[in-house]
Amino acid sequence: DTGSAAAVPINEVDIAYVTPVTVGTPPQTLMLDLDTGSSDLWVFSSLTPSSQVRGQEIYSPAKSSTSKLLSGHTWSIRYGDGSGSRGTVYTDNFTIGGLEVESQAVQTAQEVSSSFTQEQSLDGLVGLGFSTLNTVRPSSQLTFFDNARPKLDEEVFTADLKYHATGSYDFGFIDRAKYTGNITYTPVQQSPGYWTHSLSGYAVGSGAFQSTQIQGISDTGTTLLYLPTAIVTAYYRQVQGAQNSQYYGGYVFPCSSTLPTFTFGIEGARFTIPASYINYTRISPTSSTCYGGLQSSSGLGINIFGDVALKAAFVVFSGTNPPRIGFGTK
Ligand SMILES: NCc1ccc(-c2ccco2)nc1
Repeated sequence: DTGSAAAVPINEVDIAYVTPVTVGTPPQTLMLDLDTGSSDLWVFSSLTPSSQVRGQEIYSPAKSSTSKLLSGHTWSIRYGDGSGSRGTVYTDNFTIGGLEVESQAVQTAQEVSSSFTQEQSLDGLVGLGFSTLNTVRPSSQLTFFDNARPKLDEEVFTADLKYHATGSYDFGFIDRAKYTGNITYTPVQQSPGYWTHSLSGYAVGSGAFQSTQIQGISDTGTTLLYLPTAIVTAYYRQVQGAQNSQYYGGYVFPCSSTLPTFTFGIEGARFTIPASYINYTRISPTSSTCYGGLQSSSGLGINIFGDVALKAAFVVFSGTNPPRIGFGTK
């Protein structure tokens, strides 16, 4: 089997991407954020206090003839951006892009943090990290990808995220029409559960490529690109008027600045992030100061290759044994 679904940016700066999924019988359609940086599938639900729901679609297990309570099971998750949620668990039929998993663990939120309440076009997350990260207790649950694996034509899913446009996620096949040339693969270290791999180096603008191993996680659920401070300062040294603002919590610069491109390496291959992707957003709607799409990872304890980087490539998440990740030019 295979599946293919849209990845729709939820606002005008691509803060996150959502994908239509269906849960239950008859199907209830929700828009979920497919997140390779976590491994919980959770949804706004009929169990979410109405004070915490603001425009989101909800899953109502009582309206599904195939829902089953996973008795005694709970979950609680906190993300790197400080957002979080917690609740109970049902199993039900779950499909993405025509690919169905029966009896998928669907984690129903009984509490969500304010930033999720405020994001009205995001109805929950589909974790596509390794199932070892799943927070359901007393027994942890499998991700959609792990459940779908046995029926997939190929043990892969791909991400084709786009700048200010709708892209796609495919399951079970690699669409040759979505990239040119070959996919370059590199090993993944699957413990503790992220898609952890290394970049082979980087270049700022037309500068020389610096060959240096940079370990981090490819995370479709993180908006920006977070790299070591030394690399980030070298980048913004090329930007007139750029500064690392304590007030805004990162590098800002005049929106009129000319930004250099940023190139990253995967083994011998090179992928260039256009300057426009790094001119991320105005710090407020009327401001002429802009916030960068490349920021320092020093506070995070890990480098994160988020959407700003991933949307510059066609990315293959390969669940083979051993797992690997591949990047193709598009
Ligand atoms: N990296 C996981 C993740 C995804 C989306 C969010 C989110 C969206 C709106 C508010 O918070 N938070 C964390």
